[in-house]
Amino acid sequence: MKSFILASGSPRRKELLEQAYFSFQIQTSTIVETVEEGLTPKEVVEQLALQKAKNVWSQNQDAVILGADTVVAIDDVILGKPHDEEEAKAMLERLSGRTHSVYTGVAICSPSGLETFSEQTDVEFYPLTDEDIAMYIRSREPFDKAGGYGIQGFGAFLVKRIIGDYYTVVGLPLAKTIRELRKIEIHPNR
Ligand SMILES: Cc1cn([C@H]2C[C@H](O)[C@@H](COP(=O)(O)OP(=O)(O)OP(=O)(O)O)O2)c(=O)[nH]c1=O
Repeated sequence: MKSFILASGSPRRKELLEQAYFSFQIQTSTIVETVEEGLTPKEVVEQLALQKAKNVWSQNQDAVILGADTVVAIDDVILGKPHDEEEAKAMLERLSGRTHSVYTGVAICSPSGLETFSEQTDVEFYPLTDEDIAMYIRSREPFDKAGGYGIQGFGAFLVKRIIGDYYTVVGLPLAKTIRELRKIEIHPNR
């Protein structure tokens, strides 16, 4: 059986692959996340996912490696993870009462080749009061998440509706990922 490695330190991605009954190991990539200027969000997440997968693949060339990257896009601006409270507040204020897009790119390196894809999910936020934002920042939830929120946690209270795969927002488009893995004979363990 081919060994399957998740090239991600994201606890969400680990939980999602476990939820789908895959057996895998984790090896976090050591790349510094940088991309050139002027790329679309789709290009950014696909490039970063590929960099992460290739980095781990260079040490495990017989294995199947999955890397992923998630960003939030609004007003032609790409939002990664906020570095401090001020940045988290600015992100949440920008997202308040409006619809933004979440992009997750996935790259799968395997002995049979390389597959890269991405999915987009649109998320509409309720209008947020200053108290909503202050309370959410106090929860510390924004800090390790693109756009400064987590739909799967307390951040659920921010979200009015979504269009697209919910799991794209959480960090791994599960339906498409399972379908791609199936093509290279990586199957759930049940
Ligand atoms: C929008 C949103 C993002 N996120 C998370 C998913 C990702 O973990 C994170 C975006 O950061 P990424 O850089 O995509 O991933 P990561 O640094 O957590 O892990 P690695 O690079 O090792 O794979 O934001 C949520 O958990 N919920 C959400 O609702």
